[in-house]
Amino acid sequence: MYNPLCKGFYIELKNVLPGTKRVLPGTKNGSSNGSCMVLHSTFFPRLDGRYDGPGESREKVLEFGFDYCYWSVSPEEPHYASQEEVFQDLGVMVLAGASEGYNVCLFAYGQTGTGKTYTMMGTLDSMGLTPRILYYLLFFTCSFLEIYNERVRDLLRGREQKKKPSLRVREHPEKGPYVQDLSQHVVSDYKQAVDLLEEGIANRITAATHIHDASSRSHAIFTIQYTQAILEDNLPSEIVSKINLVDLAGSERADPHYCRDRLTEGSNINKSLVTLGIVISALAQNSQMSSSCQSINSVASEGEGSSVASHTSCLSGGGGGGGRRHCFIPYRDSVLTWLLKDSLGGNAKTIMIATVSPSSSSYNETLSTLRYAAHARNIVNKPRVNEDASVRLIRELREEIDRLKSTLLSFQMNPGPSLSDQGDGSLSDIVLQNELKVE
Ligand SMILES: Nc1ncnc2c1ncn2[C@@H]1O[C@H](COP(=O)(O)OP(=O)(O)OP(=O)(O)O)[C@@H](O)[C@H]1O
Repeated sequence: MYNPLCKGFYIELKNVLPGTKRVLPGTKNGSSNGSCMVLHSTFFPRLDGRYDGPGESREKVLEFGFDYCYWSVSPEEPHYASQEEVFQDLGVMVLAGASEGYNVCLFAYGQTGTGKTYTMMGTLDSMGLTPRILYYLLFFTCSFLEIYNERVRDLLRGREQKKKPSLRVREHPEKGPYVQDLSQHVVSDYKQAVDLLEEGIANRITAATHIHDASSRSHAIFTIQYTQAILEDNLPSEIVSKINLVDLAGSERADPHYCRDRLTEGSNINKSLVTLGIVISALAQNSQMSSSCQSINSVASEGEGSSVASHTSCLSGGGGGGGRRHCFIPYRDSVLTWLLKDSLGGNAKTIMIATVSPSSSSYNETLSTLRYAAHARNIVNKPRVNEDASVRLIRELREEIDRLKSTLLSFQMNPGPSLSDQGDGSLSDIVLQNELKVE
């Protein structure tokens, strides 16, 4: 779409209509419902240290593939995407994942002033994704925190919080990283949920920057713990899903004219976003390495008649593995990446929203955001349904009993000479031995 205000740079969205298969850059198998963002920019190449005249300009086209692209500059435009449209695509995906028992994370990343808070929270007239998602959930617990200058603050503790020191992040061996003493709130209706959300937003630290007079200076994480009672194999059970809705602070260039506080904030914001970028790149690299190893192994195993697909040749890198190793993921280098450890490359279905500006002055930031998002697209997470541990144990024991019953049946149908080799040879002895193994 051509933006007449921008000289030398414009963004074009190409939507691939449902049903038309096309392989987009950055998508693995082609997508039947993908979108493409194309950056057109006119460059005047520098020769001998001088810019050439406009006559020698050339257009550089950069194409990035994503699952969805939205244009929301002006409601009058034919391709304008409303908050409702974004919710129908992304918010519904979050709700579907949570209702199936998966952990879900939705986060917005982008240059300051490009609409992250607008997309995640919205305004009074135009609700964003978080309140729309809350509308469809009943009975859950939630918490709301911000990470400001690498310190965690509880956004739902009102005045009490101001007197308290920042909260500590700790790591549980099974549940992963968590914030100690973060207040948890039980919610039973939509009004209660929205009140908590508004209270948290009001407590968030904002300040004026060059681009945005109410810029969020912290990363905000609204977490919903959604528990569903279900009947599985005729047993009452629970599945618990964690939904992380994250509004990141905006990335921006440091300006020496800012006061000291603004510069410290900016450098902490940039530091955690740089760490997020490193984590995303390392995860993307590992995911690509694993998938290429899997395809090499599966080709090799086809030839050898083996079905074993191994990651170990990648992990060890030794003995002819080409010396390639899985990258170390520096989650703990920033509080943000530590807290989002599970959402980034772990047990969660994660959606990243990259927000960009159509202004020519933002070309570099736009390009960097699109590259960031394209990297993130390569990460392969391993989400699994959060099954109740006791129900899982009962299911596994039932499966074991079924296996033993069929072993017993096959012995009864076909008593062989091997019977006399085991104990006194009675069927009950064999079954008893197997039951003891299960215990
Ligand atoms: N699609 C949109 N339609 C209408 N207004 C928008 C849209 N996107 C952003 N805005 C408005 O632009 C301003 C900046 O947006 P927003 O606060 O969401 O940016 P941000 O990316 O969160 O910035 P920061 O990182 O500095 O916090 C706000 O006043 C917001 O309401």
